Amino acid sequence: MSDLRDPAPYDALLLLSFGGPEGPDDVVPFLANVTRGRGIPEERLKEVGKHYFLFGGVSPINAQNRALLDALRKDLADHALELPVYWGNRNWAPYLTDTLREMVTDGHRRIAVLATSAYASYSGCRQYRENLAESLAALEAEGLPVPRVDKLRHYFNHPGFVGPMVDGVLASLADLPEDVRAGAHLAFTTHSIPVSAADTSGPVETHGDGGSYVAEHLDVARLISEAVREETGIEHPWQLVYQSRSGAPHIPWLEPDICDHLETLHGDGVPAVVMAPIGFVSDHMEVLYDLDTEATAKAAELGLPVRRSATVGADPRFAAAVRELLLERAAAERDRPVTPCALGALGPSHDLCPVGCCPARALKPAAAGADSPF
Ligand SMILES: CC1=C(CCC(=O)O)c2cc3nc(cc4[nH]c(cc5[nH]c(cc1n2)c(C)c5CCC(=O)O)c(CCC(=O)O)c4C)C(CCC(=O)O)=C3C
Ligand SMILES: [Fe+2]
Repeated sequence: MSDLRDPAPYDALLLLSFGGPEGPDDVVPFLANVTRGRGIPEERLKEVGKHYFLFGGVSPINAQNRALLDALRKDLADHALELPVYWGNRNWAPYLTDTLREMVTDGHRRIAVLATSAYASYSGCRQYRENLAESLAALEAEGLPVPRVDKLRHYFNHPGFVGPMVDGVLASLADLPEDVRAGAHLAFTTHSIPVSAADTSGPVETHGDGGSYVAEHLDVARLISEAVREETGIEHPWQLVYQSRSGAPHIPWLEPDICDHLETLHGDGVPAVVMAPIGFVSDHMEVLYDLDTEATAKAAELGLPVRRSATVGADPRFAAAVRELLLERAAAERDRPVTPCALGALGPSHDLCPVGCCPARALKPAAAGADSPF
C-alpha cells in the first residue's frame, strides 16, 4: 500500500463534537452540562435557553453531525478504507465516555479524533482534549484498556474546508439583488471569546501577539475573499467580526459584534452584506439564532439587504479532507515523509499541541498533546 493509502496505525475514527439538545426536556440539563463550573451568568443561560426553545428545544448540531457521519463513512468506503467511524459529544448524548467505552469494547486501541472545531483556542481545542482525558481516566477507573487517541490537526486552512465556504459566499452574493451586489461587504463571523483567551490561543510562541485564534480566522477570511475576487472580478471589502458573546460585561471579549458591525456599515452607506460564519463547521444554534434570527432582524430594521452564507457541514470535500488528514497523520505516525496539505500564509497546524498551548484558567490533564498523561 502506498504511504497515503494506509490508515495504520489507526483502527478507528472518532467524530468528537459539542452535542446539543434534541427536545424541550433536554435544554436545561444540556445547558447545565455546558456550563458546569464555568461561571456563565444566570441571565445569559436563560437567554440562550430561549434560543433553543424557539426551535422546539432542538439544536441543529446533532442532525449536522449525523449527516457528516454518513458523508465520512461514504467517503471512506468509496476509497476502500475499512475504518469504522464513531461519534461522541462533550455535552450531550452520545456522550464521549460512552462512545470510547464502546470503541474499546469493540477492540479499538489506536483512535484518530476529528473535532468539529477548526481553530485553536481553549474552547475549540484544549477543552476537547481535557474531555478526552477525563473520559480515558473513566475507562481506566473501570478497569478497561485505555486506547491511544490522536487529535487530527486544526483544518481551518485545508482546501476541503475553505473551498465549500468560497462557494457559499459566491452563492450568497449571487442571491443579493443585482443593484447592490457589487458594493456588498463580506462580514466573516466567528464565536467571540475573552480577549485573554484569544491572546493565549495556540502555541506559546504566538501568545501575547494576539494569539492563533484571530490570526487563523484572518488567514481564512483573506483566502475566501481572494478566491471570491478571482471568481467575480470584484474586490468586496471584508472584515472579521464576532458573535455569540457571553460572560460578564466587564470582561473584554473580541469585538465588534456582528449586529454593531451591520449598524456601522449601514451608517457608512454600504448597500449590502454577506455574513459568512467561518468559525462554525456546520449550522449550529449560534448560526441559526445569532445570525439568521437576530442579525437578520437587525439588518431588516436598518433596511440593509443581507445574506448568510452556508457552513461546510457534510460537504463531500470536507469528508475527503478528513480522510486526507487521517492518512497524512497515519503516515507521519509511521515515520513516513508527508507533505501536509494547507492553504494560506500560516502553513499546516501542529499535530501535537505543545505544552502551554491554549492554556486553561485552571490546569487540568489534557489528552492528545505533548503533555498528555495517556
Ligand atoms: C470558540 C467556541 C466555539 C467554536 C468551537 C467549537 O465548535 O467547539 C463554540 C461552539 C459551541 N458553543 C455551543 C454552545 C454554547 N457555548 C456556550 C458558551 C461558550 N462558548 C464559547 C466559545 C465557543 N463555543 C465560550 C468562550 C463560551 C463561554 C463559556 C465558556 O468559557 O465555556 C454556551 C453557554 C451559554 C452561552 O454563553 O452562550 C452554550 C450553550 C455549541 C452548541 C451549539 C448548538 O447547539 O448548535 C457550539 C458548537
Ligand atoms: Fe490547542
